[in-house]
Amino acid sequence: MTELLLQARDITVRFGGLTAVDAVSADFHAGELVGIIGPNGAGKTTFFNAISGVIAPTSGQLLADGNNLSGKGPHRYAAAGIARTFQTPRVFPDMPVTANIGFGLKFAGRRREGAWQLRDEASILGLIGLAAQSDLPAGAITPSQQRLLEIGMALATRPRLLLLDEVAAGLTESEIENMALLIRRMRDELGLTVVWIEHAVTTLLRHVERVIVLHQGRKIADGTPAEVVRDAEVIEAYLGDEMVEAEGAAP
Ligand SMILES: Nc1ncnc2c1ncn2[C@@H]1O[C@H](COP(=O)(O)OP(=O)(O)OP(=O)(O)O)[C@@H](O)[C@H]1O
Repeated sequence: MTELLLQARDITVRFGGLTAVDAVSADFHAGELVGIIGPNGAGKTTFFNAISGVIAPTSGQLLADGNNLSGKGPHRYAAAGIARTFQTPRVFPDMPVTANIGFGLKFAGRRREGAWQLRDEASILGLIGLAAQSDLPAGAITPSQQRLLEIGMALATRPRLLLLDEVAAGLTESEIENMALLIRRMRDELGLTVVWIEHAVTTLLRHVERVIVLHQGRKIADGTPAEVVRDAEVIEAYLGDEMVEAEGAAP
């Protein structure tokens, strides 16, 4: 078994009377490419927020290298090598694209390890395909390029675990395919563990080797795409007609 990077144990998040994430446990190992799917409001983003330090879970533990990170500040998550993107990209619009990456590199601070492909602004811009836009203000590039830039900013912190929240939303078919290829490269060439939330289920199932399904805050399935699309509870709760199409696409 490969190295266990992050262990979520019974993560629960409540907002008043609403349980958005309900005792979700999941292990993430080095080099895994894992998808998270589920209907609107299933708790996907809230689970990400809880495992990236954006919010503190109501209860549960988050173990990285044996340390419990839950309730700790965001810098502790960064120090543990966890980076993420947001549904709405958070870039510095008035700063040049290259300076946005530079900000992430400074933030990496003492985390000097990491793939050589992430050594400086130019290498990261080349990897994400934004070399030609490097001097433009980040606010002047297209929304899909801003999604790539946000991934670049996350990569600049030299993470071991990258959490991607709907990075394909709003992209064209060919942009989605390119995004999926970039995600594969980040795992294959940089050795990152990638956890990817996406509504474009058929694309996601074609590229990940493991998928977690959330429904009403609960984890209802965790397995290979082929296993998950045949799971009776998943079909009932979520996939329905989409399953037939996805099943054809699953490895
Ligand atoms: N800050 C908040 N305050 C109160 N309720 C919230 C908050 N954030 C999320 N929720 C609620 O928690 C539930 C889970 O939301 P969440 O955004 O995590 O779902 P999701 O699976 O990511 O959905 P989507 O696919 O639409 O992005 C929803 O009912 C949502 O309305």
